[in-house]
Amino acid sequence: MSVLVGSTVKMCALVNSEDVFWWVVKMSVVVGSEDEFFGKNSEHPSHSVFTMDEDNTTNVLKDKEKKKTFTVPMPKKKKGFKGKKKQQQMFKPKPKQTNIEQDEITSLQERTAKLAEVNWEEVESFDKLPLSKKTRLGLREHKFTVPTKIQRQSLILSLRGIDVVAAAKTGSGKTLAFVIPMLELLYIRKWTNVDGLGAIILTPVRELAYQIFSVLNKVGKKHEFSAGLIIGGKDLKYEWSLVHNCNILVCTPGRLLQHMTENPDFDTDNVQMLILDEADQCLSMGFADTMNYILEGLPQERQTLLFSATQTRDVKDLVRAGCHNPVFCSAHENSKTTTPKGLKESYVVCEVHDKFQFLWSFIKYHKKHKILVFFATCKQVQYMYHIFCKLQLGLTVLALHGGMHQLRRMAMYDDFCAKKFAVLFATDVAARGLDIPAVDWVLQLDCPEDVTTYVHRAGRTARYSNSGQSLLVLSPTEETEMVSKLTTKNIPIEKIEVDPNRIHTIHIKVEVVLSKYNNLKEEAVRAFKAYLKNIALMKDKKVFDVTSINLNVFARSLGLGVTPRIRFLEKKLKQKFGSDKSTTNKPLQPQKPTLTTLNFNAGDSDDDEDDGNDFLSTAKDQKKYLNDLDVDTNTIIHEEPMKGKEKMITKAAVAKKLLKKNLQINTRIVFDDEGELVMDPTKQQVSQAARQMTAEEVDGGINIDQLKVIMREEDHIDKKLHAEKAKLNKIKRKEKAKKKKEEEEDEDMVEEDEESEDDALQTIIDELPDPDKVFGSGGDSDEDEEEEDSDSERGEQEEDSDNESGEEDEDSDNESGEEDEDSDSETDDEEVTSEDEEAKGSDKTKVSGKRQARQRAREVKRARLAQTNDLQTLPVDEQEQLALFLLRGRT
Ligand SMILES: Nc1ncnc2c1ncn2[C@@H]1O[C@H](COP(=O)(O)OP(=O)(O)OP(=O)(O)O)[C@@H](O)[C@H]1O
Repeated sequence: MSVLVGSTVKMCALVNSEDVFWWVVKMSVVVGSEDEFFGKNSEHPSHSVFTMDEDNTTNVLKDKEKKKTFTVPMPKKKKGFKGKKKQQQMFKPKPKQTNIEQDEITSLQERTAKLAEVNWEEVESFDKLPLSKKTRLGLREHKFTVPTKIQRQSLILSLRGIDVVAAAKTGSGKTLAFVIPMLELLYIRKWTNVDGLGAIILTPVRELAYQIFSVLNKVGKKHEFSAGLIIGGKDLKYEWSLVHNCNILVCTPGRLLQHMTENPDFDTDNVQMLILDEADQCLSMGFADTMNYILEGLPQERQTLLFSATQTRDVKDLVRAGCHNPVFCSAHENSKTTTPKGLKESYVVCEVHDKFQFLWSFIKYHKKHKILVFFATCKQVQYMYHIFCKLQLGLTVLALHGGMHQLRRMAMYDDFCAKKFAVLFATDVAARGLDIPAVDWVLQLDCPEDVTTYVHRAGRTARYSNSGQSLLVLSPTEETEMVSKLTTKNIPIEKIEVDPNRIHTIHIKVEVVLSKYNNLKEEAVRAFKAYLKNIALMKDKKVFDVTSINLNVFARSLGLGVTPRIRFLEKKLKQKFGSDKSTTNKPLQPQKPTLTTLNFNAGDSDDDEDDGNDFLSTAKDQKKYLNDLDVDTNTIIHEEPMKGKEKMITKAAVAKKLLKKNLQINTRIVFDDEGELVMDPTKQQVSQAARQMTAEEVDGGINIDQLKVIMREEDHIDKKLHAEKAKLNKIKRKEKAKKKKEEEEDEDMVEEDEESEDDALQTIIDELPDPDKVFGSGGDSDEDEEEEDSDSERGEQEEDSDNESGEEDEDSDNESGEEDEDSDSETDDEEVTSEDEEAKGSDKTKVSGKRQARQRAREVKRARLAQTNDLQTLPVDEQEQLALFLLRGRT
C-alpha cells in the first residue's frame, strides 16, 4: 500500500495573520510503502535517498546497494555499438547521511559525558562545547561565537540533561542559553515529526514568545525540526490541524492550556523538555491556575529549565515546576549591581500633576533618541498616545499595551524595533524580555510596582554589551521608600534635577485639543481614573499613597477642566481629611513643585532639540544651570512659587489666560470672490449689551450676569433673523412652485389636449347608463350584463387607484419641493448639459400632462354623471335622443 509520509521537515515560517499563528512546518513528501519507510529508514526517517531510474521516475530505494548510487538514463546506443550495457556513474557514492549523523551523535554523547569535568570559565567559544554541527553553523551564521557567562554556566549543566534554574542580568543572553540545549536534546534523540511534540518553551508575554521563536529560527535553521508559535488568536480549530505536527512549541500559558484541554489531536505525552522563560512570572499568582493545569498534563520524566533575570528561589515553586534535583546557576550573584554594567540609572522627583509636561519636555529634548516610556495602565498609554499624536511632537509615537489587538501590537513592536528615533508608550507588557535594538532611554513615568518590575523595565536598554540610560520618575511621597528599596537590592540609582526652565507647559494646548475632540476627553477621564485606581490597589502602601495626589491639579494636567468624580476615593479622603474635606475640594495648591518655572513659548520652537544633556542634571550641575539661566519674564507662570504666599489658581484665571491667547476653536472663516472677509450676521454679537461690554474695560474675571443678559438679547436677535430668513425662503419656494405649475400647464395644453379629450369622452361613455337599460332591452344577453358590471367595477377601481397615486405624487412633489431649493437649481443646470436628463424631463412633463388630462376628464365625468342623473327627469323622447347621440359618438 502506498502512503504519503511526511519526512523531511525544515524550518520556515508560514504566517496566518488573521489568527496570529506562525507555523514552521514544511514537508517534503516521500512516496513509498509504509513498510519500506518505517522498516528500512526507521533509524532516521527524515533522511531518504532518492534515485532516478531509466524511465526518469523517482523511487525510494529498496536495498542498501541501490542507495549508494544515483543513476541517470543512458544515452541511446549508436549504430554498430557492440559493448555491454553499462550504467554510467555520475557521482561518487555518498556516505549514508544517517551514518554520519550517528557518528556525530556518538561523539557528542562522549563529549557531553566529559562536561562534568569542564570549568565553565574555560569555555571560550561555542566550538568548545559538545554541540552538533547544525547548531554551530546556525550560531556562526548569526555571529554568536563567544558564549556569555550565563550561557557557559548553564550549558555545561543543561547539555548533560540536568534541570537548571538560571538567573542572570537582563540582556545577558538567556534565550540562547535555553534554545541551544533544547535543539541538542532533540538532535541527539533523533527527533522527527513522527515523534510529535518534543519540547515546549513557555513565556508570559506574546511579544516575548514571538522573539524567542525568531531566535529559534535563526539558531535552529540548519536543523530539521518543525516548530510552531501559538500565542493566542481566534481560530483555534485552524491550529488544531497543525499543532500536532510540531516538534517544538513556543507559547504563552493560556493558549497552550487551551490546546491541551480542547484539542483532541494535541498530545504532550512525549515531551522531553520544558522551558520556562521569565520563570518567576510564569510561576507567579497571576498564572497559578493555568500553570498548574499545564504542569499536571506534562510527563514527569522530562528535563526542566527555568530562566529569569529575577529568578524564584522558592522551593515550592521549583517543585511545582517539576524540577528534579535542579542546579541553581546565578551568573551575576557576586556582581556589585543587579542591573547591567552599561546602564546608567537615575531618578527625578516630580509631582503626579507635573508628569505630563515633564514627559512632553523630556521627549522634546531627546528627539534624536529611541525612548521607551512605561505607564501604569493601558488607559494612560492609550490617552497619551492619542494626545501626543494630536499635539504633533515631531517624533514617531507608538503604543503597546495589553488592550490592543494582537496584530496592531505586533506592528507597533516591529515598528519600534525598526526605527532609529521613536518613542514607545507601553505598559508592563513590554517590561520583560523584549530585546529591542538600540533603546537609548527607558523612562519609567509611573513608579513600578516593585523592584523586580523596575529591574525588568530598566533592562530594556543597555543590553548585551551596549550602554543605555534609565530614568525613574517618583512623586515626593514615593521617593524615600522606593529609593531605599532599590538601593538595598544593589541598584545604583542617582537623584537628578530637572532644569526648570526647560519644562514646557502643555496643558493649555491639551485643553484646546480636548475641547475639539470629545472622545479624547473621555479617554483623559478614563486615564485619570485608571491611574488613581491603580495606585489605590497597589500592595505596597508605604510607597503608594493615593490620597496624596491633588486630584484637581492632576485632572487639569491631563487637560480636564472638571475633575471627574472618583467614588472609591471619597471614603478614603474623608477618613484622611475629615468629614467635609477632601483633596478634590481643597484649594488647588501646588506642593513644593520640583518643576517650578513653566515656559509656554519655549515649547513651540524646534531649536530646543538637543541631545538632552541640558535637560537633566545632577545636583552639582544644577547650580551652574541656575547661574547660566536667562529666565524669560514674559512667560506666564501659573504655578510659580510665590514668596510667602502661593498664588491661587482659579478657573477664572485660566479662562482669562485663554481669552488673552485669543484661541478660537472650530471657527470657519469665509471669504468672497474678491478675498473680502464674509461676516456671518448670525455669528456676530449685535446686541446693545454686547456692544456695551466690549466698549467697557474688563476688569478681570467673568461677569456671569452680564453674559447672561447678552446671551438672552443675542438669542432674541437670532430668532428674529431666523424667522425672517424662513419667511423669505417660503416666499421663494411658493413663487418657484407657481412658475413651474404654469409652465407645465402650458405644455400640457398643447400636447395632451386631444388625448385627454378622447380619454374624457371614453370615460363618460363608459360611465353612462346602458341605453338598453334606460330604454328597456329587447332580448339582451347575460354576457353583456356581466361585461358591463365588471366594466363599472373596473372603472371604480381605476378611479380609486388614480386618486391614491395622485395623492402620492402630490406628496412627493411637495416633499421634493420643500426639501431642497438648491437641488432644483442643480437639476436645471443638468438639464442644459445632459441629453438624457432632457429626455427624462420631457417624460416627466408627459406624465404630468396625462395626469392633468385625467383630472379634467374626471371633472367632465362628474358633470355628465350629474347630467345623467338629471336625464331621469327629462321626458322620455329627449332621453332617447340624447342616448342615440351619445351612441353615435361612441361608434
Ligand atoms: N553569545 C552571544 N554573542 C553575541 N550576542 C549575544 C550572545 N548571546 C546573546 N546575545 C545578544 O544579547 C542580546 C540579549 O539577549 P537575550 O534577549 O537573550 O537576553 P536575556 O538575558 O534573555 O534578557 P532579558 O532578561 O531581558 O530577557 C540579544 O540581542 C542577543 O542577540
